[in-house]
Amino acid sequence: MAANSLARSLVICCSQRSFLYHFPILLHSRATQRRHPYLWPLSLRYSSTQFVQESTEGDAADVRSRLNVVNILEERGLLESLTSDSLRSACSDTSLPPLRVYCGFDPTAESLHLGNLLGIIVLSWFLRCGHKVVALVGGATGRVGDPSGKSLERPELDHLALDRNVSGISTIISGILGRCHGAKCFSILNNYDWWKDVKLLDFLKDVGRFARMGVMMSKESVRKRLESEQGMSYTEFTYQLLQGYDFLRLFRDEGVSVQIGGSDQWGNITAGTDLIRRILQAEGAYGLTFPLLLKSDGTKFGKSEDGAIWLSPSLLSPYQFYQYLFSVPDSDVVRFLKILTFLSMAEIAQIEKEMQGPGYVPNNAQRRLAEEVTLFVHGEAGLEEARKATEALRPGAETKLDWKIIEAIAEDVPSCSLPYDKVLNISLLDLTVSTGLLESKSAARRLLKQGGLYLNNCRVDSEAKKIEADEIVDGKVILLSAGKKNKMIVRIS
Ligand SMILES: Nc1ncnc2c1ncn2[C@@H]1O[C@H](COP(=O)(O)OP(=O)(O)OP(=O)(O)O)[C@@H](O)[C@H]1O
Ligand SMILES: N[C@@H](Cc1ccc(O)cc1)C(=O)O
Repeated sequence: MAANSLARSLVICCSQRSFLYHFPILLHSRATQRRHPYLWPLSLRYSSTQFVQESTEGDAADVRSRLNVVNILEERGLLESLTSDSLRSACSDTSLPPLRVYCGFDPTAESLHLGNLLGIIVLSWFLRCGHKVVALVGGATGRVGDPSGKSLERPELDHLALDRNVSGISTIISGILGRCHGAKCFSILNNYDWWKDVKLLDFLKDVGRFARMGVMMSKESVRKRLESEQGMSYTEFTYQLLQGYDFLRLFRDEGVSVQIGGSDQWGNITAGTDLIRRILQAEGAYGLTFPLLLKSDGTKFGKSEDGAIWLSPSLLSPYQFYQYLFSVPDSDVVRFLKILTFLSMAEIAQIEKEMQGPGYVPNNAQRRLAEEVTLFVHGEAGLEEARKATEALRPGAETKLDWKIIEAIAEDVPSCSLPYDKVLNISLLDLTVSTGLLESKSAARRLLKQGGLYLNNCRVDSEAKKIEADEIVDGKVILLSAGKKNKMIVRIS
């Protein structure tokens, strides 16, 4: 199935009406839209089938349990800026229906990364507080390239890569949110579905006319680039209007009144609230940004930056993902627990207190962080895989190994390849030398006598030990260990 259509089928499809067709409706309904969009009758609010229509009963339950999501985000260090403080009261006003909130992700890579996870976490907080969410994949904006935070123009992606990336990102978002909240609580849209029908002349007339050059030029993403040697293309300059129009469209047609994003998205988000005010003459559209998650060198975690901590298990195994979080420094772990997990603040305060106490087991806080975040991103099965692989690498572990576990740890352990006949029926002592694990057979013999030689995590105590067929895990691989830390994966070539 083509990736775009896969993404579309993950979504319950969006309205196919053309850009032009929207405007008569838009002008006609201005008076209505000056009021809060939730005052529209249901049929107007949901012009397509993207949202499961809320039953009155469901709404009542939401209303009873609505916590103030903005205050929660602020308390946890997930709030950078708000376009208006009145979002605080709007989000907990139980006389209004739940808010609809969106966050966009451009398909600049096949996977999202740990920095992008913040957007999914903030969406999840909105869901936990009884609101509705939309994740938008930028099939159209990805063709243009967001200049925010970039010193150079992005390379153009071909259609195949874009389709693959749209599909990969949609799968990740629907996996995480679906597992936590159920498939009906959110939708995933692709902005290419409306941009593909937009005609340049209509765009200039209906949107461009309302965008002020002074305001556009003053955005940080534009100013910085104009000062640079390379300058900025007209294409990239228009990016803020594309994102701004997305917000307008979602506000007008889907009742989405809040856009969230990392702090680098402020200029694009306010482009949307400005367009909504000017074109629709409507108030009640809000922007909320969260701080960027930075690496220890102060640079942003990014898709197109080096060393991304990918969320896709095919780019980074759940084990490696877990290990990354397991090794964050003590100075970061409490902040990360607040930002990246849903543990209560009281529980995090308790963990912090324990860290300072005398009987604290080192890395306990990191283990909790790694478990919570791996569970959120990779589910029970992913966490189990990460735990088993971690256990398999623990010095002296007796975990029964399987092919998946060995693959998971393969990045962290030296490996070599040998043909089947150079492994089967070969003496273990000889193998430790031929694979380079130990320097000599006498060193291997000494270690064996001390009880420090392991085959697939099982201690070996006979010098005559030879490798048997059923010890070659899944016919593909064996794990040799010399002492507690020195390991070697032998792949059958
Ligand atoms: N390190 C980060 N911390 C918090 N949010 C981030 C981080 N990186 C990206 N985001 C947010 O994720 C959303 C999607 O961003 P985007 O698709 O541009 O990802 P990106 O990693 O910045 O990609 P690229 O590196 O190609 O610019 C935006 O709201 C953006 O602010
Ligand atoms: N500009 C955002 C992605 C995005 C795209 C379209 C939108 O409507 C919103 C957000 C980013 O690159 O991070």
